[in-house]
Amino acid sequence: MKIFTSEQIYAADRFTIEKQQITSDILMERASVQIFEWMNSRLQGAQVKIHLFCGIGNNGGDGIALARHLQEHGYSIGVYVVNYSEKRSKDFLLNLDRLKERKLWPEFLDSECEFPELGRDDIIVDAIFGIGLNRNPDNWVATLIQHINSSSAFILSVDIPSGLYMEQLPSSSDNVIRANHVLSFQAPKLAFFLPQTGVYINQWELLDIGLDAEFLYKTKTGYEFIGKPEVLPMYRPRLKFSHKGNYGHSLIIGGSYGKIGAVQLAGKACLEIGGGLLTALIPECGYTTLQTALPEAMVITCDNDDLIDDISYEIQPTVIGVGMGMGLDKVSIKAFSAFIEKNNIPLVVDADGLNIISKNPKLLKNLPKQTVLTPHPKELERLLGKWNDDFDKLEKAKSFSKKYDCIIVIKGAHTIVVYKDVGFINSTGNPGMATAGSGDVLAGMITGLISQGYEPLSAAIFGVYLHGLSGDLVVSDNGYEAVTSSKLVGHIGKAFMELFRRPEQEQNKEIKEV
Ligand SMILES: NC(=O)C1=CN([C@@H]2O[C@H](COP(=O)(O)OP(=O)(O)OC[C@H]3O[C@@H](n4cnc5c(N)ncnc54)[C@H](O)[C@@H]3O)[C@@H](O)[C@H]2O)[C@@H](O)CC1
Ligand SMILES: Nc1ncnc2c1ncn2[C@@H]1O[C@H](COP(=O)(O)OP(=O)(O)O)[C@@H](O)[C@H]1O
Ligand SMILES: [K+]
Repeated sequence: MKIFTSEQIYAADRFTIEKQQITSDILMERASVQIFEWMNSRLQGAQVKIHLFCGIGNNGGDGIALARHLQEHGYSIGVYVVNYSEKRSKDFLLNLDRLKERKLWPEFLDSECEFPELGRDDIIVDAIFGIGLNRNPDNWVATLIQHINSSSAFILSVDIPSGLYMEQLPSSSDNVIRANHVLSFQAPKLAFFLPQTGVYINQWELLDIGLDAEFLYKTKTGYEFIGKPEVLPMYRPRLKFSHKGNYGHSLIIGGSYGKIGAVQLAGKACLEIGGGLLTALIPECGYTTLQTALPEAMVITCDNDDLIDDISYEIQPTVIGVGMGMGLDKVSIKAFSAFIEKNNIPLVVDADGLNIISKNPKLLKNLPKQTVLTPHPKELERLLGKWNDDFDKLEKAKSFSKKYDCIIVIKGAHTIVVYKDVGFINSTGNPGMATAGSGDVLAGMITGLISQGYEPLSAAIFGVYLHGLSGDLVVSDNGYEAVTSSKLVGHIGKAFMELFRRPEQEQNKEIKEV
């Protein structure tokens, strides 16, 4: 699913209005009817107090139109116009008149007013600012926002929490509504997914207001949200007459004394995701352990007992995953650098591999095209340098990806796979996955997908999705705290099955039809 900028959304509005031969207030009406239906289906007429805070632009207009629907259905409402500017939008005014025709007079709030009292069991509709926010709210509006935030009432934001910009950070957290739920029109907004701005949103949901599908489809965007519909077409089914050679030979290079487990996790994940053959290149000390823990793997060792000190092998791997648990001893740095200089096999670089590259950036030009780099936030900072904020981080990652033709997997909640001009934002995963070794598992999974013939970009996007889905499945059996990396690996198979599971309703329908 595409993620649009505010300019693209305004363009889609204009195009839709023209093509469907409608007036702009029809879109506002669709928006408000959708929100009303969402609320009504949950509230079922309950007489809970609903406070609607409406700005004077189109976001406010949505709120005012919603107030009309709520009133017509007998809900108990209080409507407040947050009068932050004289420049009221046409459709806001139109809907304000419609409200007045029904003898409903909103209360106009300004810097002089006392704010309404808000009960903890009330519902607040936040329609103060939408995607049009272009400067910080005035102090009194910020005070109102804090008043709303401190109410403990349930806050439902229209389109985007008020005070949250589409493409920059708010100057202060006091300026932003903390939404329990956001009903966003047509497509999610980038700010929902970034660590610095996603914190203002508990949950979000999309409402379809009928913007022109073809226009949206054809519009190129800088970000995409990756869910099941996006990854399903990437899946490469296994063929009946295939043999293990069809699924490639992965080489995992890493480990050091006390960190052989990283290679074990990556190797196991590589096989569980369907890789054909696996060889692990590790220091001597891990030989018996790895052969015992992972009998499916072939193991070759360096001469050094404790460290990777030489990367040479006689096999012909399809793909190499390197860096997990390798450490930063100078012998390993030397061996890794020499390896990068001569290697031309597709590569996934993780952990200490990334740290070595950050310290020796000249190695970057030796990476094969579309090498997958899997940094966590600290490793990313070492690679890109400091960034100003999350938006800047993404721009820097895109420039880096273009400069070196590499794929960057920015790990975290909503991992983002960046390749050149596009960031692919993952939808699966949970905080239980913030656990030792979970990144090793991911690197192994991506390696195992490339080994089977997935293009590196698809392997990164699909691998991240399946990794998160495995995590979600672990949570449903164990809760967040008990997620471990071994369990993640153990759920990769179930994640594949979940991918193809049809909703129960659909299955029942078929049974009835038979
Ligand atoms: N295609 C869509 O998604 C549709 C969007 N609609 C709504 O329209 C909203 C966008 O409406 P607008 O463009 O009118 O913008 P907003 O309602 O977000 O803001 C209103 C206006 O206030 C001004 N402003 C911005 N920041 C300010 C500040 N800090 N202090 C004072 N004034 C400020 C701006 O000039 C802005 O146009 C969307 O978020 C959505 O709720 C719907 O009405 C219908 C269709
Ligand atoms: N809060 C979170 N929500 C979702 N996924 C997370 C969260 N925290 C971490 N993860 C995932 O867990 C993995 C952690 O990787 P990393 O930090 O490299 O772990 P390690 O070094 O222990 O292997 C990443 O794939 C990341 O996306
Ligand atoms: K809003």
